[in-house]
Formats: sequence, structure tokens, C-alpha cells
Amino acid sequence: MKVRIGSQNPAKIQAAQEVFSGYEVEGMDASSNVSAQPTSDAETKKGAINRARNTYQEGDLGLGLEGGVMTIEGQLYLCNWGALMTDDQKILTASGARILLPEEFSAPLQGGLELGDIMDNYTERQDVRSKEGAIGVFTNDQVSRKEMFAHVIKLLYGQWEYSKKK
Ligand SMILES: O=P(O)(O)OP(=O)(O)OP(=O)(O)OC[C@H]1O[C@@H](n2cnc3c(O)ncnc32)[C@H](O)[C@@H]1O
Ligand SMILES: [Mg+2]
Repeated sequence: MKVRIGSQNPAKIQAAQEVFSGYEVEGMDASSNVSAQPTSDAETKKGAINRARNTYQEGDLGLGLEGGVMTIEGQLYLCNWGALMTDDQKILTASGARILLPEEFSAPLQGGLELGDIMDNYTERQDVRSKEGAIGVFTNDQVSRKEMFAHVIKLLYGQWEYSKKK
């Protein structure tokens, strides 16, 4: 049994390798069937589930991780979701950390830019999305994108283990 993860992003793949340490983890392109930049909690969750479904193959596990933004009481937050399709074809879900994003990000997001591109412009660096991520930048590197997704994957892995005990 291997873990098929619907992404080629190293931050996501390394997080999966950390948690599923005894398994082979294979990254691959998978459609999320939502916008490239989800803009609500529900859309981000749906993207994670679709990625898990679209990477799943019988006998293996399908893992989907999705980052998005959402508005709470007029404020823009980063949000994150994960989904695991298990060998008995159940879908487990878990959400990750949310942090406040700068107000000035709202206009470029509404204009169609993805958060990953906005982060590169903002930090004057390249490919922040594959490295520490917005969460690493705005937490002063206390929590990286890999670490945040590893926590989400632990929540999924633990639910899968628990379901096998019952
Ligand atoms: O290749 P995939 O797996 O799609 O990885 P991605 O970096 O594009 O990540 P997502 O599609 O899950 O996230 C949707 C968008 O939000 C951006 N994003 C989400 N969380 C981010 C973070 O912590 N830092 C930078 N960009 C982030 C991301 O780069 C995309 O533009
Ligand atoms: Mg993406």
C-alpha cells in the first residue's frame, strides 16, 4: 500500500513523508475541481476531497491537501484542508491552521491573483508556496507550511488508525 498524494508541491509531499514514514509516498498532478485559488472554507475543503478522490487507486491511499483563503467578519484568513481516501473508500477530513492575512491582499485576490504569487511579490522571493509558505512568513518561521500540513495529515492518519480499531 502506498500513499498517492495529489500534488507535486514539495512542502506537501515532505509533510506526507514525515507522517506516513513507513509508506512509499508518491506525488502526482490531480485536479481539485475547484478554483486554483479557493476563496472559502467550503471550497478549500472540497478541493482537498476532490484531490483525494482523484488520486485514489484501489489498494492505496489517496491524500488531498488544499490551501485557500476565507473571510471571517470582514477579515481575510489563510485556511487549509486535508482529505484522506482510505483503502475501504471512506473519506476522512481535517482542517489546518488559519492565520490573518494582510488587508492589502484582498484586492489582488479579487483581481484573480493566487496567494502564492501575491506572497512572492510581497516577500520579493520566489516560490514561497513550496517553502515556508505564507504561514511561515507571517509566523516568523514558527510554523512552516510543511509543518502545518504535517499536522493536518496526522489528524487524518490518526482518524484512519482509529477507524480500523472499531
Ligand atoms: O501544486 P499545488 O498542490 O496546487 O500547491 P499550491 O502551492 O498551488 O497550493 P494550493 O493549490 O493548495 O493553494 C491554493 C493557492 O493558495 C496559495 N497558498 C495557499 N497556502 C499558501 C501558503 O501558505 N503560502 C503561499 N501560498 C499559499 C497557493 O500557492 C495557491 O496559489
Ligand atoms: Mg495549486
